[in-house]
Amino acid sequence: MPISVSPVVFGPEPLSIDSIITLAERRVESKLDTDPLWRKRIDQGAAIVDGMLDREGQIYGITTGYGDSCVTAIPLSQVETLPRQLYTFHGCGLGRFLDSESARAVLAARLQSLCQGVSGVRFALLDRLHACLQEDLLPRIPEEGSVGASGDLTPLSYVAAMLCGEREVIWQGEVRTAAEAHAELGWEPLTLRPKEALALMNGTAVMTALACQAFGRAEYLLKLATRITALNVAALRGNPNHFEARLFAAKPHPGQARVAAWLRADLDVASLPPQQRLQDRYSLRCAPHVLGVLADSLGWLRGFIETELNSANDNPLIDPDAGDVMHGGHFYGGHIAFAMDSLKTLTANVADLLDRQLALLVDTRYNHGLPNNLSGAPAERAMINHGFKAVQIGASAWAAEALKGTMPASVFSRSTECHNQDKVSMGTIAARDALRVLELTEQVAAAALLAGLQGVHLRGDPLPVPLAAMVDTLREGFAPVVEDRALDGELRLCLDRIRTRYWSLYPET
Ligand SMILES: N[C@@H](Cc1ccc(O)cc1)C(=O)O
Repeated sequence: MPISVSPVVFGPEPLSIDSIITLAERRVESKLDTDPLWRKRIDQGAAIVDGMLDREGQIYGITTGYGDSCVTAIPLSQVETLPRQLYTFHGCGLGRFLDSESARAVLAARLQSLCQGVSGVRFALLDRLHACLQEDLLPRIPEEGSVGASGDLTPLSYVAAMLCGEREVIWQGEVRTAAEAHAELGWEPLTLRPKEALALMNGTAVMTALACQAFGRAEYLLKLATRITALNVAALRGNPNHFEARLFAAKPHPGQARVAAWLRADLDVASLPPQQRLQDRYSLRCAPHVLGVLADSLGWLRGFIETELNSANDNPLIDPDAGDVMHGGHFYGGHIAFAMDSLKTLTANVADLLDRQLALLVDTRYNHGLPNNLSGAPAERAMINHGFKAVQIGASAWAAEALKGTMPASVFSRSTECHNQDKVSMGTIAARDALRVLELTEQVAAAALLAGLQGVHLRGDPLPVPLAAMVDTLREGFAPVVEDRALDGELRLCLDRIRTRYWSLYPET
């Protein structure tokens, strides 16, 4: 994957999903906006909080307890100690730890939210968060324990604790204590100001970061599934006229039409041998309709995710111009929850589609003359060879697990925290589910891609240029299966290539 040249700038201007992905993959530099007015405005918010404290004003979470405990007044003498209490009692996350890419995405998403300038934190806090990204000092964040409204309080407490030199980090590829890492960097750990722990934790940065990653994977998967479909149409001698432009002008969902256009470009009708059936089975004929739903959803998914990414999503918010406090509920991650629940369903449908195509390929009743299980063994060894039989069974298992993962998380709101958080989004669970469904679907895609490759090899027809070029890139690492062999290593290599977006697919769009 190429390194981007222009750095990502954290500041008042919006960032794209792609910026977060490239940052998480360490393929781009970043910097904080240098505009002195913007920097001044950030500090102005923090000064307003301090000024209110001096005047002994009531501000939720600063001079009161948290959540349901907002009715408990905090004496001014204890206000300074409250932030540490907040991240400390939220140090109860469980489950697996987010990997380094996700942890970077979380830091980036939180930083971008605080850059909106209405969270009442010092510029020094933004600076330190950004320095963590630059030095690749990453919090070790347990995935589980967020209800997604009050944002991601518990997982984000690990960001707050790290900045204060507490808990564990990933530092130079190893698990270390935050205190050790700070000492080696020569950094003084931060002591958070009264609003700062809340500003760091009371938001949607974990779910939004995971949503950015899921979106990027889904975008690539869409193109890959289209290319695999084209290979399978060629392998099965399917009917490319199903993708005619006139047909798609008659039902003009733009994303669906784009998938059909990609298929047309891959399956140059003039160069293909005659088809076997007037109408192919639906997993081929309706591929633009299945993939098109994902294609047409990417626009609104991007809108939901990028609006959340570039929003102030904590509470309370500080208006640095008017100099007052606004109490609200922007930590509620409903948009990300719905986007990720939807993406799960969209993605699992791709798994199902490719699994069905693979089922056609291996079955001599439907594969129009290809050998049983796509085995390339010569006649005298054919009876003991089983080719792609187990790979197809595996793909059915992965597809089933992906489909099972589509249960919406957002409908499982629980009233929690003494009924203060009595309606919550579960967006973080939805985003984690989406990533799991994507992982399973990528596995199905790897199986379908290798099977499609074997299919066109066994068919032996000349291929249209784009497919021939793809097959060329696949020859290295994925030799035709003649005698049975364990294919797990090749499947893993293929998965790795999918994850790193190895093939440049339909780049002009
Ligand atoms: N999200 C709550 C704050 C909160 C913080 C920590 C908690 O444990 C509970 C609630 C609010 O802004 O209203």
